[in-house]
Amino acid sequence: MAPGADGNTVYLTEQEVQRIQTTVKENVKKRTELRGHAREPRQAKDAISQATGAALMADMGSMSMDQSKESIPALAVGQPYPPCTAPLKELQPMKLADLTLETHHRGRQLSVKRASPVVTLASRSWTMVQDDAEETERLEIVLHKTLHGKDVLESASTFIIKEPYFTLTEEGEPTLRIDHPSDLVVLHDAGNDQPTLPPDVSPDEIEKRALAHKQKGNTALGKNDLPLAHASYTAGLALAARLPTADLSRDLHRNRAHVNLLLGQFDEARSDALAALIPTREEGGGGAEQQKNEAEAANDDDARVAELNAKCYFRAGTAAYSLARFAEARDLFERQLRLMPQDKGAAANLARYGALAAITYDVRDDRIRVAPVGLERVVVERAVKNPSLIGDLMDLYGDWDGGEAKGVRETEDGPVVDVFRVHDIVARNGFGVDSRDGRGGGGGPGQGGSGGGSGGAAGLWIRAAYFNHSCVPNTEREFIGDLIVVRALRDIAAGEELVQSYDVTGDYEGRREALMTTWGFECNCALCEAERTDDVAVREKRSKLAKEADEFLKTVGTLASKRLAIAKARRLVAAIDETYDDKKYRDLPRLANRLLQQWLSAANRQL
Ligand SMILES: C[S@@+](CC[C@H](N)C(=O)[O-])C[C@H]1O[C@@H](n2cnc3c(N)ncnc32)[C@H](O)[C@@H]1O
Repeated sequence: MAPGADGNTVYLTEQEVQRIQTTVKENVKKRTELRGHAREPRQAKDAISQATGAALMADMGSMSMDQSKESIPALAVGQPYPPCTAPLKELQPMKLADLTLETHHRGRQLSVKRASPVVTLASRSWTMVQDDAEETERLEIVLHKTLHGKDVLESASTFIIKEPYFTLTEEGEPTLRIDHPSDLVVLHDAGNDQPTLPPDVSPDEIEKRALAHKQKGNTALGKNDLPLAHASYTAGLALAARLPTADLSRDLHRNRAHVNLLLGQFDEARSDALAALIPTREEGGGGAEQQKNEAEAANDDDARVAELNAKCYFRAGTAAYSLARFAEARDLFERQLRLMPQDKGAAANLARYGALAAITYDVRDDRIRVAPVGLERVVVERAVKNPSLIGDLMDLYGDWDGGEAKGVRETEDGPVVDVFRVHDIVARNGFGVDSRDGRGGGGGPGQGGSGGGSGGAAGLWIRAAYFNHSCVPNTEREFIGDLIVVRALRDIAAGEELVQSYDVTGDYEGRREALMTTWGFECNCALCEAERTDDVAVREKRSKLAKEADEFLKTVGTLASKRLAIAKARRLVAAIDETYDDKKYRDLPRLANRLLQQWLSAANRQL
């Protein structure tokens, strides 16, 4: 749809920008005009063969396409609407024939069955669905379309759409559209896992059946069918809860904790691992006493118990770490190590961030940006799977405040994550990661680090997101794996605000533009104030020299003589220095010289 991207650079010509803007604007106009119009019935046969053909094309495309060359998708953003916050039982059923165009059917629900193969594209999936009156319609999920690595539309054949949104695709075709994952209730084909035993069945029989579920779970885990393993252990747990002893329950919790870690469901992994702990001596003692008893139990050759509890602490610790509860994770890993001192497996768990980027056109401010939609997907999926994270995530600053759904974190049907708010939060709080030197680049979430080399990786760190920007920062961030380490750049007085630089572009105009486009504000720090009040001619001269410096740094590797290169760099540094008034810039950084100075000191060291 749109041209290619390579690392941090997106190749868009003026015409391509125009085309994206015009297409989106025309689509918005058409949708507004059609609002409230009745839906036109579809011919089932034609609709299904259209989807079948498109699915085949998409499959062939994904087989033959070199991923790095795949053109990056273009998405329209900036027209947010809140997710459904009513439970299913409060929604009135409706039929496909009742749909009207460009309408959120608030207070309604729609049950449908999949009637065609699923067309899976990079940023959306769609299929044809039918209701029980055999009407056919198109159903599309935008962006947040996978769960546990599977396409949601492919994972089942029956769905309930909460408060259906009937609109047009970006190409102008009518469609049911899902943006918020919680607006689509997926009805997994009923397995035989639901334990429906009569109340008077014997404990032996219950145990036999619970063990069968455990076995089924273990087999599924062996085949890496994680959802089935999870469902089997859950079914086993429901039965084991009716047994007089807790041993089998603990085994099932311990196994399910492992599966939950693999599924990224850290809330449940943590509670499972803690529920699986085998009490030692002082039951439920906790604290130092319990630790001592546990250590003694290990010495009292109850090695098996120690080993199992160490496993639980490791699993609970890994879950806590993944939920960024670092103090708790340390405590749990320490408990693990006390039980199994030889086990050095209490390792860090690196989060990996999806690198998929999209070109977005935001109708609110008429701007084209590169959005890290892979990161948005990871954030949404992590929040859906771990509701304890939703509160801190949604408290972050973002332009869209959530409208009517503001503050709603879940309904009785499950967690609610407003994907439009996540988009805006990621846009204003995510950072590019420069994996090359571990340093956080100045880039916003759409870019990698300032120096490139990040391949466009970006992350969202909830605490670090509270740093405001200054071009004269008093701290800087570095990355160690998935941890951000913040270092003071100078002495900082008590009560002084900690600030970081989001953008280190040397050229004042370039920096101003970048801060406005990516972060939406104008910087008023002392450096911006000084540069803004410089004579226009001086600013232009500095900007020209800064561009020359950029060119020099790009080509310096190809120069034959290092001494000549150093001489040229020194001349450029001196010329740029002359554009700064010594008195005015006495305590301010000379950003236009920053990279050149860095290169010079490295080059001098190597001489
Ligand atoms: C990563 S957040 C920083 C924390 C945010 N101020 C908050 O209250 O949560 C980035 C947003 O903070 C605001 N911001 C950061 N630095 C600023 C500055 N120097 N001047 C004005 N607004 C700034 C902008 O709205 C920007 O999009």
